[in-house]
Amino acid sequence: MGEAPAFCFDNLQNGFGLKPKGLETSADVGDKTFVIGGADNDSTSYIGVKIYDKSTGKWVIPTVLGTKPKASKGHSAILLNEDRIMIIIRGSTPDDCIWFLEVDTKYVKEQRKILGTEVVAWSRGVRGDAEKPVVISGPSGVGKGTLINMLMKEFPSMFGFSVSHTTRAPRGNEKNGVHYHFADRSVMEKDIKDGKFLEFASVHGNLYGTSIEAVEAVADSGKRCILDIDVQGARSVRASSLDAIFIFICPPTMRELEERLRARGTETEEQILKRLQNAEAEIEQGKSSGIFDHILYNDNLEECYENLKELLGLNGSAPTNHKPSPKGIDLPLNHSVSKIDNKILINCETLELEKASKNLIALDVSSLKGGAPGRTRGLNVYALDSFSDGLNEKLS
Ligand SMILES: Nc1ncnc2c1ncn2[C@@H]1O[C@H](COP(=O)(O)OP(=O)(O)OP(=O)(O)O)[C@@H](O)[C@H]1O
Ligand SMILES: Nc1nc2c(ncn2[C@@H]2O[C@H](COP(=O)(O)O)[C@@H](O)[C@H]2O)c(=O)[nH]1
Repeated sequence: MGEAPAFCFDNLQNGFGLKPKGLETSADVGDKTFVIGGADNDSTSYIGVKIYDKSTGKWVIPTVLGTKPKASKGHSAILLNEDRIMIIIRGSTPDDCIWFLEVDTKYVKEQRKILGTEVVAWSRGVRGDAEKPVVISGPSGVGKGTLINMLMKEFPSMFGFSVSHTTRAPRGNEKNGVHYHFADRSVMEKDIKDGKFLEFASVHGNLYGTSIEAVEAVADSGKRCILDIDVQGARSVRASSLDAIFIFICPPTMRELEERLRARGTETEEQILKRLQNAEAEIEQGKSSGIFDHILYNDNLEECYENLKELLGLNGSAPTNHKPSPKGIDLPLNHSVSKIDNKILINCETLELEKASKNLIALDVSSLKGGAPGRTRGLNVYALDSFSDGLNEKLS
């Protein structure tokens, strides 16, 4: 059964003096009306969001998490599953036309509790099934960085490193923005409070954290994201909606771990002792907490690396299963949008497809994965013959 188009144009009064800019759309979820469009509260360059609470009769400006879509020439909004609104943006580039505004997902509910404010979260839609991010944890000195560097060197177009923030001082060879974003504690604490971090933890006396932007930057480059984080961070990511593979790296013995840490020569004696002391609890948790999908022992480096590649489906040196990300969706400025079950139909007035009869695009949203923080994956796109009922050509 078809449904009426699930978007409607706003006829509510503007709250909080937001400047109308382009069309505003709205979607009702429970007692709340989410109004999307106009200028963002902080900047006129991005699409804004405001909420009308029907139970109190008041307007609320929510905390908006994630990268925001740029202000546009208009958009359509379609409510999906009562927890996210799909936004199709007019006149945007093919990689930038599908967005999701999460209004009541697990992540949004968690963040609402943590931040104590109304929260919504943006997540860009990407076609197909980009591969899951990889979380690598293990005690300091076990060889996580070494293994990650080997992967990035062998498969430079496949993996991208999530550059963490830390309050610790840079080591001699470390570059800001490459190895870490070195941050002041007060700035980092404020950003954490503002919901900019996917996870954070106090590790060996310093603050470390993965910003949402760090993960999104890798996703936007079309690469598979690798996170090098401690066990506390891995626990937080496991609880989030970032659908990742979790790998724990174990040392062969504590004595070997100590030797590696000392041989690396980057820590003071006091730091080495602190890291070794923390290692015991980390290894215990790594093995028993149920957070990790796989445990690898890094005794012989080459063997451990081969095992890691096998876990990631990279047998031999050729990246056999690495498919390039599918292209974005080339939408004409003029189109109309409607929803039938799990399909969003976009009727394109000027779409240049090979066959003139194919002027409909269907977005299949039945297998969406991931979401904020990060990208919403699993969006399938089909060209549809306007005179036929079936999905008849998956667009490459
Ligand atoms: N299998 C191995 N055998 C011997 N030495 C190793 C092995 N793997 C890594 N190393 C060495 O151990 C040291 C620590 O490795 P690395 O810096 O990669 O650890 P890490 O887990 O990333 O540590 P941290 O969490 O402190 O960043 C490095 O000097 C590295 O060359
Ligand atoms: N929870 C997080 N832990 C992180 C992050 N980035 C790094 N780490 C972990 O910290 C220790 C120490 O790292 P070092 O560079 O000072 O040796 C190590 O276990 C890393 O895995 C992060 O963003 N979040």
